[in-house]
Amino acid sequence: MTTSQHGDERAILRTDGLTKRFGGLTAVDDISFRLPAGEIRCLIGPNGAGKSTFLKLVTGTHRPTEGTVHFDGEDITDLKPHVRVRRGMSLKFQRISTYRELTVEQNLRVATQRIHDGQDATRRIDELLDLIGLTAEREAVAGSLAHGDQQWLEIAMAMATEPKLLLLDEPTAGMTIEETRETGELIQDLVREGMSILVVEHDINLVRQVADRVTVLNQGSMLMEGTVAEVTGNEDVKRIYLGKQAEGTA
Ligand SMILES: Nc1ncnc2c1ncn2[C@@H]1O[C@H](COP(=O)(O)OP(=O)(O)OP(=O)(O)O)[C@@H](O)[C@H]1O
Repeated sequence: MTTSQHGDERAILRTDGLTKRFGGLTAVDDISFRLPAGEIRCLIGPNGAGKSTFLKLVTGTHRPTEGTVHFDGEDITDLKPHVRVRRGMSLKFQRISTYRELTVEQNLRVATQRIHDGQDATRRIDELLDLIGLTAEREAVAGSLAHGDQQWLEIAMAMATEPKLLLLDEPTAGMTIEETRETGELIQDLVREGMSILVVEHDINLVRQVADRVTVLNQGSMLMEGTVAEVTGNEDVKRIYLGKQAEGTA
């Protein structure tokens, strides 16, 4: 089945009927999803809604029970995670996984190794340091950085391969309000670099700051999709997820 048959060839990421069951539990239930190229999409929903499982199906960490994943027009459902990375997909997980004993620059060098060598790598590292505002910390040991800086270093590492699609799983977990706002600015800068971004995020302020559109999951299913205003104004979304958070601010 080709992408053009669906008339949505501009989608960088597309899932059709994507389903994942763990025994009797359906963690992701028949999700048909489209992410147009160049968009920042936030994926929200209560705990256990299936957000992380959805990301893992997209990256290939999990194999779907049913359904397909297309990336940049190609069916990647059967491809292994590292092949998906080579095709231009990159993921930053929630927990920090930088090399704590290595310097900022060494961490980025490890990450760029896969596609760059020599001078190319050095140029890309300089660009990445500039992007995350850590040029002055290039010789600092990663483990000594503030929490926010470590998260940004990891985003930069995910960016090192110049992906077409960046998947972020709660990039602002544990950040201060100011760090969260700066992370939002960083995400907007990344899209200006030509990337498409899918962010799993609990912080509704970050969602408001960056999202072109929002997809809401609940109990494995897609509850709704829309602009931030549409989603935060929706009664079902308020009831199951936003609760008091949305009142007065939506
Ligand atoms: N490997 C697994 N084996 C069995 N059940 C799993 C597995 N991974 C996830 N689940 C279950 O699938 C459901 C969806 O989990 P998932 O982690 O995708 O939700 P989530 O929306 O990311 O939640 P949170 O916001 O808490 O991270 C949950 O009920 C979870 O317990």
